[in-house]
Amino acid sequence: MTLRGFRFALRKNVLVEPGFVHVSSRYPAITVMPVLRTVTHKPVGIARIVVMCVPLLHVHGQALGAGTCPRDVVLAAGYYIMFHRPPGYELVTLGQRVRMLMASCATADLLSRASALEAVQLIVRPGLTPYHPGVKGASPSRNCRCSIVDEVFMNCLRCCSRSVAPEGNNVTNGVDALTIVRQQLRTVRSGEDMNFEGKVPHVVGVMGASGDLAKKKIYPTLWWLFRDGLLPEDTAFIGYARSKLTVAELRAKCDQYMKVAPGEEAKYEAFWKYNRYVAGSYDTRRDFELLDKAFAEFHKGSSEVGNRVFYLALPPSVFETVTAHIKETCMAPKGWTRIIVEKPFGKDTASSAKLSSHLSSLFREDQLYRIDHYLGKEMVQNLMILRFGNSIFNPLWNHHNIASVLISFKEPFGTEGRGGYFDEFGIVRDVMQNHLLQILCLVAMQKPCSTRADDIRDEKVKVLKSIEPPTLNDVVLGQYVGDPSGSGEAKLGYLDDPTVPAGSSTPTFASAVVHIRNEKWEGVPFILRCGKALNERKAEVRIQFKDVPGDIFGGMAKRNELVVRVQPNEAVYVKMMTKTPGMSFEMEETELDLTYRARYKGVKLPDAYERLIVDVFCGTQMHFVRTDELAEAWRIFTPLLHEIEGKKPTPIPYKFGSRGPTEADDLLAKNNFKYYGTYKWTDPGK
Ligand SMILES: NC(=O)C1=CN([C@@H]2O[C@H](COP(=O)(O)OP(=O)(O)OC[C@H]3O[C@@H](n4cnc5c(N)ncnc54)[C@H](OP(=O)(O)O)[C@@H]3O)[C@@H](O)[C@H]2O)C=CC1
Ligand SMILES: O=C1O[C@H](COP(=O)(O)O)[C@@H](O)[C@H](O)[C@H]1O
Repeated sequence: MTLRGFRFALRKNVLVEPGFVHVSSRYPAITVMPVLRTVTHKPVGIARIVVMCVPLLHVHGQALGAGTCPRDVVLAAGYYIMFHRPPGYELVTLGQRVRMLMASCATADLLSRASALEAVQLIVRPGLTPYHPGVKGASPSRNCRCSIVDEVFMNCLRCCSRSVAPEGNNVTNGVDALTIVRQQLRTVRSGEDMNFEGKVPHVVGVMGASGDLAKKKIYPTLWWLFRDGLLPEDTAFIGYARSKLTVAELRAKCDQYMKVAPGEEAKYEAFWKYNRYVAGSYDTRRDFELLDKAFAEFHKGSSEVGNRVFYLALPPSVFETVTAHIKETCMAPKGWTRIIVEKPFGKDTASSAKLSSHLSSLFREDQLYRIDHYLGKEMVQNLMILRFGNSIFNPLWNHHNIASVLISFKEPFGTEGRGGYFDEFGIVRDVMQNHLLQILCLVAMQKPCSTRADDIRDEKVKVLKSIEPPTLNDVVLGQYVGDPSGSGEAKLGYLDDPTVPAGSSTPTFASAVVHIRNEKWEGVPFILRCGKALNERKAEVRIQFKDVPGDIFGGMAKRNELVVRVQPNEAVYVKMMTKTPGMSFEMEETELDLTYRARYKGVKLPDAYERLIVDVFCGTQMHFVRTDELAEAWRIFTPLLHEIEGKKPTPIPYKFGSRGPTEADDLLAKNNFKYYGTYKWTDPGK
């Protein structure tokens, strides 16, 4: 159960008392079924708690982790503890210690093996008997010893440790684990803001199916979710676009991006069997009626009950007309309809407000899922856990201790033929106003009162409202030029891209300083920096702490830095000073290092889109952008964007493959970010 669920449950007048235990012989799992009673001891149902030894690797664990899992799940380090309950009932405490365990791990959703075992021992109190439903003569009874459960659980742990080989490719166990997870996905409803209707037919409409985004991102993601059984049982897909394509032609466009592994061919065939394609224009009602018919075909035989997801992978020019037609002709008659909207969500305050008011005239907020795919990234989601699931950071997280915050996005390639789109938007709209600002919100917001989507988004909005719009004086803008000594694409500058208008002054690099005018952050510069055609691919957050006050080391101590590397090679590390080992009393820089590939060997982290699409099916909006959030984001950047467009400042040229304009380093230095250039990292894995 997640912390949010647990806290919620504690407020309800329902008690839990030990029930019966089922030790699965087939899977490494223990099921405990405590009886739920009201405070007057009237039984109200039976909860089900499953402790499964599931190697994360095999279940693509993160896709099912907190926030995205449609059930009450505490994700242990390699184990799931699942709390099931009858619809409408809340599960309450299983004892103070279990509650503490849950609370300590809840937002992090990480339990150590020891604490998973402890939780089980506490849940399965002495006096319970293992119970095998379906076995003749077996019945719930209260007279047995807990040690049997301990023993089985220990065996599960052993079995699990064996199955998580360093490379983690034990397929047999993985398949079993996935089977379990799939079964759970299809049967459980959660009373909070998640709800996975595993048995109801669902149809995903990919609007703009012939396009680039569809073939590179949407169809591959749908296939991976289908392959792993993470979609409702009866899910079909309809592509819609103007081009007259057959499903076979659509498939041919997507094939190279689908990453079909050997052995998955039959499943891949099956995936395409669930696909249809409807060609139609974006502004003709009749075509949308035909699309609606295609949807209805999939709902036949289920009393026409069926849910619909529309993924709008479309150019902004047709957005309004398509959504209006969806609303008029294609809404699910019995079931929900959800609309996934891809950026750009407008170009400035006015255009975004127009789009938002158009959308909200058609759909409720809970039907709208605005994707910012950075919110689906592992380390971006981890920001909440790092901050609020640890007591060490929170007291330091303010202007008393933090000198500056640097949030960076770097890409080692240029516009690659997307110059037409890019030139209209520029790097500020493409990356800074959305991805970097979303990260900033998660770094700077106050603790939300729960992990419910709207509690989090309320806090994000508060941060945004406290940000003063930057002006040109707070910004360094750059544009890449070819590097004559580089090779291939690196020889070419932005203006050499044939899709870019001649003489364009659109920035491909921007560094901007923003200030959050609230009590927590007064005086702390937040520097947002992003660029294309740079020296590396990297997205990271760098929290730089202030110099040690009352220095006794003659200025030798360098500032501490907490670095959260979003990509590549996810890591969290704290740069700190230590005594140089040996006789001397010198000091040197070192780090506390959590490198994911070392700590979570072989764990496959799901793609951001996978997580987010599962979220849409579950109806959780935690990782999606709310209308007011978007309006605030535009309020912050619109004045700057208009100033750039009005004054057309010449961007500073920087070489393809460089770190960007050196003026950006000067901006950092001016804003209380110290770079020493002395830190040396030794990769322990090498
Ligand atoms: N767990 C792990 O995998 C760990 C890896 N490391 C690695 O060690 C290396 C060094 O760590 P890091 O924390 O980056 O150490 P540093 O503090 O030395 O920072 C190095 C980075 O500073 C930036 N920089 C260079 N010149 C300037 C300047 N004049 N002003 C401001 N910034 C400048 C560059 O990044 P930019 O171009 O972005 O500005 C450079 O990559 C990195 O490659 C890091 O990934 C370190 C610890 C743990
Ligand atoms: O939204 C965008 O993001 C990508 C970078 O995404 P990543 O997941 O590969 O980091 C960027 O290339 C693109 O320009 C931008 O529109």
